[in-house]
Amino acid sequence: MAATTSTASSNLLTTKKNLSSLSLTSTNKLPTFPPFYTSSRRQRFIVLSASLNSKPTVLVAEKLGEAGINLLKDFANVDCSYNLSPDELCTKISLCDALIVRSGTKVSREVFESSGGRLKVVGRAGVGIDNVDLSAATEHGCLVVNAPTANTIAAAEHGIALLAAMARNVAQADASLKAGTLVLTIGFDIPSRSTYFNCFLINAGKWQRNKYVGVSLVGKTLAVMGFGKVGSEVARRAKGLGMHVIAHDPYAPADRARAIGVELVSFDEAMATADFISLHMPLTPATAKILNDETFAKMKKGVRIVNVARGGVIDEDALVRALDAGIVAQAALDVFTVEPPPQDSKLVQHERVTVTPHLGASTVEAQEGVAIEIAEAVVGALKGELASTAVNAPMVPAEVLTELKPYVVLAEKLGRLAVQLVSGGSGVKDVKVTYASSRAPDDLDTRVLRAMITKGLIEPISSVFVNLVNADFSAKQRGLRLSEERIHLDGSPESPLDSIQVQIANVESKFASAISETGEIKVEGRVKDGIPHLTKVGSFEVDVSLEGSIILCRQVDQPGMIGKVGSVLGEQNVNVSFMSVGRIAPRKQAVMAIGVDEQPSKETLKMIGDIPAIEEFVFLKL
Ligand SMILES: NC(=O)c1ccc[n+]([C@@H]2O[C@H](COP(=O)([O-])OP(=O)(O)OC[C@H]3O[C@@H](n4cnc5c(N)ncnc54)[C@H](O)[C@@H]3O)[C@@H](O)[C@H]2O)c1
Ligand SMILES: O=C(O)[C@H](O)COP(=O)(O)O
Repeated sequence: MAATTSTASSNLLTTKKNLSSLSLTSTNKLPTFPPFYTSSRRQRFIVLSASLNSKPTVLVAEKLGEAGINLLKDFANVDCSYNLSPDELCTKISLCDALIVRSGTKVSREVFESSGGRLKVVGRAGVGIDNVDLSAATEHGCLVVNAPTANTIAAAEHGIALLAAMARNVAQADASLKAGTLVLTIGFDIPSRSTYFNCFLINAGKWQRNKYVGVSLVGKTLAVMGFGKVGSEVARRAKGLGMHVIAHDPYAPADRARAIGVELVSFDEAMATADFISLHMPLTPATAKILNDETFAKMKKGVRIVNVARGGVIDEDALVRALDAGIVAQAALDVFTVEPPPQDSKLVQHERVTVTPHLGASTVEAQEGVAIEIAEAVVGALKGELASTAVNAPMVPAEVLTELKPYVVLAEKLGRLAVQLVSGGSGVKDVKVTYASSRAPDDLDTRVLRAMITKGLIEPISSVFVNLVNADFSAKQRGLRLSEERIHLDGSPESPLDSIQVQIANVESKFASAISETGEIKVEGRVKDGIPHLTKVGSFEVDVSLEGSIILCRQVDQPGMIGKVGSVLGEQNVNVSFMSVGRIAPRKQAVMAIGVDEQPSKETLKMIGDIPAIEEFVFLKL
């Protein structure tokens, strides 16, 4: 009996039936996926940690609070380089494991491409991640984390400051009172033959009490657009000012709004009834230019608008038109489509517009908080912890992850086993995963398990390293469809899962016995005493712990088979960790699963294949 060697995963297998077509040196092609993106990046699942023998390097590209810098320095080399041009950033990034930015730095696709795979985490020291190309980050397996809470109050307070300042013309009146014309004259005194200067203040600052009569806030209707963290804090404060507050947010729970006395309304109702509109939604394709000519036309004449969210949610040209047409009486803006806006921007220069240079998060307290929040998230991610503020990966609470830990290992190993059972050239496209559990569906988060099965399926046959960030993307790139099903079991929901089953449809197998009655490659596993076990291959029940590697043999069920295989392995100094035999019926066919600590040599495997009752066998690396 001869065996073939698989170069990519060092699989060895032999099939008695087509013995003549196999040779020890031939390369057994592994299953192929449709054309896919390859990468030389070496990233481990969840563990995004940098090389063990050197400190990681963190590039801080915008000013960050001292406390955050100090936290970073305890763990990493910190390079604070501000005001880098896009080219300079792309050059530097290949030397960095992490990058920290605020809203002023574009983290474009080029940045990820230039990193050569070294960049593992981007920390956004603030909320909005619209300056980070999230798709590119995900495709490159780079985690993006933000600091979503530390500047909420600062932004809400700035919103209220702008609301009140606008209503009472504070900025305009201040500028007017300070404004004056200074005239400087230079003369020459002939008798003394000396030059002299005179300075006159003509047209002194104006005391314009009638011009700057404002409007009151009390009793007015404020529409908060986006009832998230900042929006709800603005609402709370506006209620304190005696305003009638309504909110529009398609995703906000009504009871949270009700709890602070705010009514959730439709977009059109908010537009039609508000005296003041305050914007607090993120900039997304759905919210871009959400205030435009059409929506301004729906507003009450004389409406006043505050924007501390993102400039792009307003069509700025349309706002100028609405101001000029008197639909919008005033606007107060902290954010702009392009920052800084052009100097001749009609909007910025408009007399009835109050502007600040994106100061929402700029308080001493918020910046210290943001710096600490982002430094902790970045250090945690570099250490391999799951970030609770991950933007492009599932956020799994630490306690859930601890509970799922052995199942995470089981999931990856089942994926690895299943894909190694596929015959070369078969093309893996349809994978079905079945979770059997006594837990209610919403009490079992399978996202991490799915990512690990995907990792197990892809890594043995490609150079791509799959992690929690890029698992779904990597599967999609390869045309791999992974469907999930849950079987609800009666019983105690104490452990999260009873078993995980991985089936690959429409493929042939190197090990015919792995094909189930329904025609798919099927492997099933369970966690026993915290250790993942393989419990089913095709229709055969086995029980072998998933440690080391596995030899699967199909043989005629007869006495002495375990001894024969065991002694071959023993003679060749291969330590057997576990053996289990599953059979359909006595003296018929049986599948033997043998756990081995070392990889047997080709000769050893050939000797196993030469045992007369062995019909087929496969060596699988875990
Ligand atoms: N100016 C600043 O310095 C500053 C500071 C902090 C936050 N921000 C910005 O403020 C915005 C809100 O921040 P946050 O922390 O409250 O975010 P958040 O995610 O807590 O809240 C955003 C809310 O907007 C809602 N939303 C999404 N799409 C919507 C739509 N089409 N219509 C209405 N609502 C929609 C979401 O459901 C969510 O409740 C973000 O754009 C953020 O970048 C600016
Ligand atoms: O999204 C945010 O957190 C704010 O816009 C603050 O941005 P900044 O960090 O650039 O001040």
